[in-house]
Amino acid sequence: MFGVLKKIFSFAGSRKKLLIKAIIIAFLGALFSALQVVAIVLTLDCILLGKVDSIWLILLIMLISIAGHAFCSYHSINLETETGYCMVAEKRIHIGNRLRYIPMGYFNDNSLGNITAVVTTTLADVENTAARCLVLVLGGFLNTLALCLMLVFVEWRISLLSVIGIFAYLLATELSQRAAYKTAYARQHAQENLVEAVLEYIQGMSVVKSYGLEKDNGQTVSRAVDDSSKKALSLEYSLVPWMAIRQLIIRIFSISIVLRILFLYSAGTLPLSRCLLLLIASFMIYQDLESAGNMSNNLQLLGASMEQANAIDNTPTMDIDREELIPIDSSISFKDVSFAYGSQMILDHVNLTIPAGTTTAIVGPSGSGKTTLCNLIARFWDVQGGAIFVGGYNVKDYKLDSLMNNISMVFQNVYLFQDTIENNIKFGRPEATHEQVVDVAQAARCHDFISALPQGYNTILGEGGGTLSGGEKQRISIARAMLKNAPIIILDEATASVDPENEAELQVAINALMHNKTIVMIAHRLKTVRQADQIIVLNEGSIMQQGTHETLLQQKGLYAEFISMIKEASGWKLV
Ligand SMILES: Nc1ncnc2c1ncn2[C@@H]1O[C@H](COP(=O)(O)OP(=O)(O)OP(=O)(O)O)[C@@H](O)[C@H]1O
Repeated sequence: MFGVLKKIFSFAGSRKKLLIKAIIIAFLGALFSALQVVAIVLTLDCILLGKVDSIWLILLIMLISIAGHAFCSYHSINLETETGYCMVAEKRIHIGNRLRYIPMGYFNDNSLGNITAVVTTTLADVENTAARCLVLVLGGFLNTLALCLMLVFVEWRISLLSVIGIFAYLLATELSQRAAYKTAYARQHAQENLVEAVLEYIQGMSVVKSYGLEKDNGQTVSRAVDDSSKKALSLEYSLVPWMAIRQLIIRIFSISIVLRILFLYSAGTLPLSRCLLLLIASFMIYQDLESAGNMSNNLQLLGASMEQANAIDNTPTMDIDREELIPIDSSISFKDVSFAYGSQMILDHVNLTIPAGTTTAIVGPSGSGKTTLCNLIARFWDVQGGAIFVGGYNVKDYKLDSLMNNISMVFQNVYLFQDTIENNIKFGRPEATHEQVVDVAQAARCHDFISALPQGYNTILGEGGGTLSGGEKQRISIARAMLKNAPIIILDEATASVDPENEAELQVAINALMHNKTIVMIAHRLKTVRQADQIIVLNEGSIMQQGTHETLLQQKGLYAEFISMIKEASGWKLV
């Protein structure tokens, strides 16, 4: 139990001080509440000994007790809430930043749904309960302990008995935590699987509908719901017996205290006023302890949630703290590069030089590693053998941001954010002016269709840019790359989603983007390939051929074969 409380503390990060403040204030609140005991002592003296003149003092003490307790509760709850929200906001931002520096392989192993579930629902649980749990559990035990110790001044034997009660309760709470440990983790996983299943169901809705699989896919979600509720129930079932045991401990000790008081009174060692006081105190003494125990039921779940979030947050990054390097030029070279996805070898001892300011077209059958080769230049993955140099420096020596400042990537599957068109274009250069945005939009042939929209550049796009056509999205992504104005462009030439009318526009946009840059292009059109300064033919992990269109045709190798079979070569998509 204390392990989880410690975890909450360390999770609080820079908000630790707020949390400590909340606990101290809650403890002060409990002390104000305990003042009622003093008022009771005086009241009893007032009744039994006829000290009527102390009635105003009693009223004053009660007033201070109520006001002080209310004041402390107000501030402690405010602090708890603030800590909860701020610490989780900090964690979410931290995770968001870290994800940028995590190798792409991480996203293979940890599905999008799982990461989404942790960052949203799992952290929402921490946000809502962690700080409150810590204050109530820790505060509850401390308050009760303080109250019991205060009873030393009234009757030490009763104080001792009540402290033993606290430790018995603590022991039962600790055992209940151990019993709940495994089920809490299972419940947490089931909850994440549920979010993952729902996300996948919604994201794949168009495929599900087109294949008429609503029922089958719905069943996956139903199974996840079923599993999640079963795990939640089993967690509750594992806690219920311990809740009963804790209740029993409190009742046993409360009764023992009462019996002890009566025994001491009947033995003549306890005056009536003290006896009555202790009887009243025996009903109050374990109140905070009970709330602490009930709240502790959430601890293991919270522990599992925080561990999940920490696991993402602690994923090893590609060393972020590299230098801010300024490349000598915009050349790229691969020196004896080998790369595999797990055991699947994709590039095997590849050597390649791309001089600055030239265009290199990469061609090869589907699955030959064209996309992988391009992604390695931007260090989406780290190579297992050899090295890749950009502007004369190994990509691993660059600070990741400074490497990416030199590279613009235009993917085939364009992703636009749920934001204005202007902000989407400004994504790689947020400080750009509206005029600069319009300039690149004109060059990328998207100004006209943007201006025709009722909100123009302020039109908010749907998630993923869903409200635009494929060709329009492509051109916006080209404008975005143009505005970034990086010296190296990696371009996956669009094949799908472009109609002939859009294609001409797109070609003009691409030509404008390519001007005076080093281009690495996954080429699908014969026209583009022909114009390249060099063509790389990739196959089975190696560069099979390299040269211009004319020289490669003369070599009668793979390239020439493919060109001659171009009409049948479905794998190559050359058009
Ligand atoms: N993230 C990944 N994790 C594991 N394997 C991958 C990953 N990305 C690609 N692969 C595999 O690596 C191989 C090369 O893929 P890559 O996308 O680089 O080929 P490509 O030549 O660009 O293919 P295409 O022309 O069809 O786009 C394929 O067999 C693919 O299944």
